[in-house]
Amino acid sequence: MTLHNDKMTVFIGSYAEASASGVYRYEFDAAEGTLTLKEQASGLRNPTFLNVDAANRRLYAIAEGADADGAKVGDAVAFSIEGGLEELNRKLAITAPSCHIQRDADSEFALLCSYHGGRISLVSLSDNGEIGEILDIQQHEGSGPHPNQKTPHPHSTNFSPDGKYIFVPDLGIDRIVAYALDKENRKLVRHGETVVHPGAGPRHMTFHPNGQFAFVINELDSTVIAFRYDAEKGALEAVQTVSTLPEGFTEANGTAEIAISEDGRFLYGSNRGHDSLVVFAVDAESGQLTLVGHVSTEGKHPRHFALVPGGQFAITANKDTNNVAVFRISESGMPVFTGYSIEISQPVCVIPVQL
Ligand SMILES: O=C1O[C@H](COP(=O)(O)O)[C@@H](O)[C@H](O)[C@H]1O
Repeated sequence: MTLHNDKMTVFIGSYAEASASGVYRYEFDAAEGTLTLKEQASGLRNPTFLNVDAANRRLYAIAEGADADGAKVGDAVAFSIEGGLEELNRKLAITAPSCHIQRDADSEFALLCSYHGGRISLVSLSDNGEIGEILDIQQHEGSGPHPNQKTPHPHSTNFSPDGKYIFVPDLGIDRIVAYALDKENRKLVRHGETVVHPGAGPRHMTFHPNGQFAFVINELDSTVIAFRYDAEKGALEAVQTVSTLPEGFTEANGTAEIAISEDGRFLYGSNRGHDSLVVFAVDAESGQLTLVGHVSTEGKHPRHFALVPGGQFAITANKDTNNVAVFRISESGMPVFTGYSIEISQPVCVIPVQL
């Protein structure tokens, strides 16, 4: 990707009380690798995941709301980002607190995942970017052998490169459940599922830019599974499973985010416990991963990180040390800490965009 200028925007979501700032807009100077706070929004409880629309005009955030009986639910909040951060509307979007939001390529629909409710929800988005009505809710069923797998925990929704299928890693049931988006009838149609090894806890996912492979990070046993992706069938076939931890590391760890470089050469995952990014080289012919190394995230509990468009920087969100750190990506694919880190309360989502 070619950058048109050095100034980019980085949105940050966090765990926060509604009375405090929870969503932040920073300017990222891609020449210096520095972040300057431009704006912050309060009024959202725990906006822990954010998503920007295809035209870079809207920001969507999840937030914890309450229904008429006071039970916790998942609200979705739409902001215009054409000028500053201006809230457009907010609505109940899933009938349990949510952990992830993703819009489709045309920004007509948003999908929310509820870790705690074990379900996903399809919501309409209007032409002016507002959150519309709940169109469909799909409840997952099942459990797994790990203590954190007593119920289903879908953790993210991921569109296939052609936008036809949505893959939902469910941490609670060791399955990646696939849906087709039926745009005409505005609902989700169950398409199939991929079973992973017991106790893995699949969480987040990314596709290789060549569209032939997908990679899933497993929170509970700190592994990544590389899959060959059959776009015709909308099916995944495992080709390799690798650890995200260095040999000999035996302390508690839970992985979180996974991302692939724009050129598809390197795959990155975050380790909460080892507090590192793991880096793998990716073979574009076979999808096989080879460990390149680990680098400290410069803080504790990296629940999220992002590769900055343009391929030169990575930014980590370290929840337990309340900081966001900037790394320059070297030729070998390894992120190198720039020495630049800023303080933010419980950051858990970083979204860099070229507005
Ligand atoms: O990463 C994780 O996410 C889930 C869901 O987050 P929440 O903010 O909706 O609670 C969390 O409960 C789990 O402990 C954690 O590992």
